[in-house]
Amino acid sequence: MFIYAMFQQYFPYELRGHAHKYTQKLVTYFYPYIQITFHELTGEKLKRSDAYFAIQNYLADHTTATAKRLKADVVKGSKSLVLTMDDHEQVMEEFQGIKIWWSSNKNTPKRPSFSFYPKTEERRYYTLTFHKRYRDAITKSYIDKVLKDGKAIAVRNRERKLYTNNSTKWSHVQFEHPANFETLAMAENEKEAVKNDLIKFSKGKEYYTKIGKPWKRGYLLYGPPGTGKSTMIAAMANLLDYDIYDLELTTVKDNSELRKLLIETTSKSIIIIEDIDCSIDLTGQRRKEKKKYESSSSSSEKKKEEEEKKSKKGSKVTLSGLLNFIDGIWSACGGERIIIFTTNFVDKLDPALIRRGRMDRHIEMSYCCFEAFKLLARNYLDLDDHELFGRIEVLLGEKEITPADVAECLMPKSETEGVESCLRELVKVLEKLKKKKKQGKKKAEEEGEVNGEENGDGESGESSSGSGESSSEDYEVAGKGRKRNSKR
Ligand SMILES: Nc1ncnc2c1ncn2[C@@H]1O[C@H](COP(=O)(O)OP(=O)(O)OP(=O)(O)O)[C@@H](O)[C@H]1O
Ligand SMILES: [Mg+2]
Repeated sequence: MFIYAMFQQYFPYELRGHAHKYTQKLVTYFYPYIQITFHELTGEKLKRSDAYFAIQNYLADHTTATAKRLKADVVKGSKSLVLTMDDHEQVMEEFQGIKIWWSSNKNTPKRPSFSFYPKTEERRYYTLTFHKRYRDAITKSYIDKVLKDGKAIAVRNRERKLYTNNSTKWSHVQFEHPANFETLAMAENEKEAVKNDLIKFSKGKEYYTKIGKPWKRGYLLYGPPGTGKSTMIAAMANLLDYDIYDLELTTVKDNSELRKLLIETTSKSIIIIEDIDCSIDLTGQRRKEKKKYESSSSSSEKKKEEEEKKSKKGSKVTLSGLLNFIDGIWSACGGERIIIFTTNFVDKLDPALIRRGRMDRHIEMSYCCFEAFKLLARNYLDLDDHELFGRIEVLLGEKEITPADVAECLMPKSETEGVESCLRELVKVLEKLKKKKKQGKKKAEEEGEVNGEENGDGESGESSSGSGESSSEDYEVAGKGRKRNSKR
């Protein structure tokens, strides 16, 4: 380095080029270290290098504790302030006992002292220095590890997004849903199974390559409204740090628009199609069954369905189109994707849509059991036990209520409302439901008797009471009319 500085100072400018070349050769001959540079801008078009970006993240994560001069920056797409090594700073780290030096440098391209052209950008680069003895270990393992870790850190630190589509365009907002598996009320063993399945999937890159399958997984979440399907999707995205693409099929005109949208989705994402049975006409049978259901639905729901029908008229997305994309699209673009369908009416879905391999795991979100209630009581009221728990356990065994309705009861309505009052509210709602159920049964039995007399057939009355109960049984909770409209 000293020799080089001497040349710089004492050699005439014209000879410097040659001198530089020969000193470099001389230095390289005796210098036992190897240097690798990673430039921020590469290629003819000076595109931002992915390797530089990964190294920046890696160094920000691994060396902020040792670097003495750091610079702080708000990086676009990153959820927190990013601290990186300042220019001309050097840090050392060890890899398998090998000492490695990283330095952050910048070049300012020479330009005439006076120019009409705008100022040229500074060119930044990282230099990696190590002893030539370790060439193999560094070039074959260490650099790979740095790039891999750097990319993983970037994913972890990135601002997550919720994408929604309008026709063929995705737009996004920041995704900040607080849901997580700890606060999700459902049977503990099922919850653990879903969590393990997701984690296994997210770590399964090699496995999927080995078995020759695209790295994707399909989930079908089914259950009555208010049992936590959407909440679970948010918890899944939070667990895996994935983006969400909420695909609204009714605004997609045809299969080619659908293809365009799906191709634009990125890796590490969850693609959701909510209420799949309402999104496209899956089978003729579905339409018939919907009509039957309409007769027992309220006017606001009828209106909603009419609107859905109207929007569906404009959509020519077909079941076979959708299935082709689910099976084919990821094979072509690779990458880690989860697709989730939700429905309130699982029996009505076309079996082709939900067969294993397409929808690998079917998850039933069901009414609130006592275990789920206890979790909600802990979340909402900080309560592990209470004298009313016994009564609630019995009532939950007798009557079906959704976690959403339980949660509504457990939320204090005013600052002065205490724990006991919330629990009493829940008991009241459950008892009211029980009474209604009894009344419904009695009425159905009476009707059955009348029908039986008319038809001379006692059995038909019994079975109609079963279906009648599920489709017309309404209940109100805490002033919020929630309609129970599904039966599995
Ligand atoms: N299993 C659950 N655990 C915790 N909270 C729940 C659960 N189910 C519902 N909730 C609460 O009820 C609200 C509504 O639930 P969510 O939107 O997830 O239901 P859903 O099953 O998606 O209903 P829909 O079929 O109408 O879309 C949530 O915001 C959440 O607060
Ligand atoms: Mg939902």
